[in-house]
Amino acid sequence: MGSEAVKVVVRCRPLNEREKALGSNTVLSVDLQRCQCFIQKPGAVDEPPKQFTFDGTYFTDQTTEQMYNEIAYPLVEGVTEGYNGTIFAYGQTGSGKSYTMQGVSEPASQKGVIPRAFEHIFESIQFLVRASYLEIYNEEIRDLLGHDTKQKLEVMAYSRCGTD
Ligand SMILES: Nc1ncnc2c1ncn2[C@@H]1O[C@H](COP(=O)(O)OP(=O)(O)OP(=O)(O)O)[C@@H](O)[C@H]1O
Repeated sequence: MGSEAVKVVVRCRPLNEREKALGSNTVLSVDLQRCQCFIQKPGAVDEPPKQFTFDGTYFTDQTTEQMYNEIAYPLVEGVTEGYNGTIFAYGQTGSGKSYTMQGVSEPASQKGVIPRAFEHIFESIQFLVRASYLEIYNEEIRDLLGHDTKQKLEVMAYSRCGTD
């Protein structure tokens, strides 16, 4: 993986029960070595698949543990050394953002990025940590650690001028 400040990786989730019951086919394939994804248009066997290249690719059998070790671990290590870092999950509804970020407790290999990052940070530091957990959905912001996670937050602009 390169040394760019921003890295984009893609994770493909397996078909869910509903999709299987509908007889859906997987149209996406992945070249893990070249970090490429191929999307085949259903029914258009003569058309070449659309091809996309990322900094990392994770297919249905890859675990969050593997993603964490390859992507998040170096970033969180940087945080413990005083650098800022952001992990941003982006995707349509039901694509697997929460599964990757929050995860499930069983199997342990699918524990999410957030609990892994907390364990990682608290193993290596001894000072006060301030954290926030926000959802941006349809241009509305919600505080997922607040008492009412449905309440929309106001976006405030702040500006200040003066001589002090
Ligand atoms: N890598 C995966 N392996 C197995 N199941 C997965 C995987 N990713 C997601 N799923 C399953 O797919 C479903 C949708 O995932 P999830 O809730 O994480 O989507 P989401 O992107 O957070 O959706 P929303 O934007 O609606 O909150 C869940 O049932 C989840 O368990």
